[in-house]
Amino acid sequence: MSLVVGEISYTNMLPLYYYLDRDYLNRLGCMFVPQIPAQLNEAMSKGIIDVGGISSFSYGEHVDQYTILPNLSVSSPKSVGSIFLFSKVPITRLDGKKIALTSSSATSVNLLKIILQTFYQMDVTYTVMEPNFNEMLKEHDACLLIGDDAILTLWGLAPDMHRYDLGQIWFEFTKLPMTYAVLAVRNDILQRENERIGILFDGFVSSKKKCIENNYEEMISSIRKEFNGSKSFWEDYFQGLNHDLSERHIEGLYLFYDKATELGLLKKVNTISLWSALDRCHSI
Ligand SMILES: C=C(O[C@@H]1C=C(C(=O)O)C=C[C@H]1O)C(=O)O
Repeated sequence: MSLVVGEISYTNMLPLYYYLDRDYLNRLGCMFVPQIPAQLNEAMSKGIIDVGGISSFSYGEHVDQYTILPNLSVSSPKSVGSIFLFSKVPITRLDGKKIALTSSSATSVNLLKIILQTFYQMDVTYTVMEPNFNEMLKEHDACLLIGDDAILTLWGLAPDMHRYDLGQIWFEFTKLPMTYAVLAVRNDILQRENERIGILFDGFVSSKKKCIENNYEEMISSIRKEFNGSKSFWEDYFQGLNHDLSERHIEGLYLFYDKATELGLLKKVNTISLWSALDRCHSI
C-alpha cells in the first residue's frame, strides 16, 4: 500500500524536501504529490493524502484527526518575505474597503483577518480569487498573495503600491514567531505506518540540517534555474524563514488559534499533538 505524501509546491517548503532520497522512499512505497496548500489541505481532509505539509490553520481545523511531526514547519521569526498584502492605500485606510484573498492559502487569509479585525480594528469585505495580482486589483483596493506568487509580484511591483509583510505585523503585535505550515499525519494511518513515517521524518530532519549546513547554496542554485532572482535575494529569503517547531513556535500557534477562535473562524484548539517515534504520540 502506498504512503501518499503531500508536498507544498512553494520554494519556502523546499529545505525539508530537497535532500530527501526520493528513489529510496519511492521503493518503500512513498508517493509524492506536489500541490498548493489549499489543495493539500483538502486532499488530506478527504484521506487522499496521508502525511505532509499543510497550512497550520488546516491543522487547527482537524486537531482531532491529525498529529504534527515535531521540529518541522514553515515559519518566520519576523518578516516572512512571501506573504504580502499589496494595497492601493496605506493599511490604516483600509476600513470599509474591498480585499481580494488568494485561493491558495488557509493560514494567511485567516492571519490577515486577525490583523485587520483584531489588531487594526477595521471592517473590510473579502473575496477569494485565483492568485492573479492584476485581476485581483481590478475591482479591489488590496490583495493578499502568498508563496511564489507573492515573490514574483514583488519583483514587478509599481513603486506607488503599498506592501505589508504579514509575518512582520504578527511579530510587532505579538512578539511571537508565526508558523504558516506544519507537517502533519492522519491519525487513522499512524499505527499502521509508524515505520515509514519514521523514515520520512528522519529524511525531513536531515534535509533541513543539510540545507542549513551548506547555507542553502545547492538548493538556491536549483531554484534560480526555475525562478531567476539573485543569489542574495534567495539567501535573505531563506535566512528570514525558519523550519523548526520550537516551544516558542507552538506558543505562537496557540495564540493564532485563539485569535481565530475569537473571530469565529475556528473552533477552540485545546491541544496540539506531536508525533514521537518512541511513544507514537504525545500532547503539549
Ligand atoms: C511562507 C509561506 O507559507 C505558506 C503559507 C500557507 C498558507 O497561508 O496557508 C501554507 C503553506 C506555507 O508554505 C508562503 O506561502 O509564503
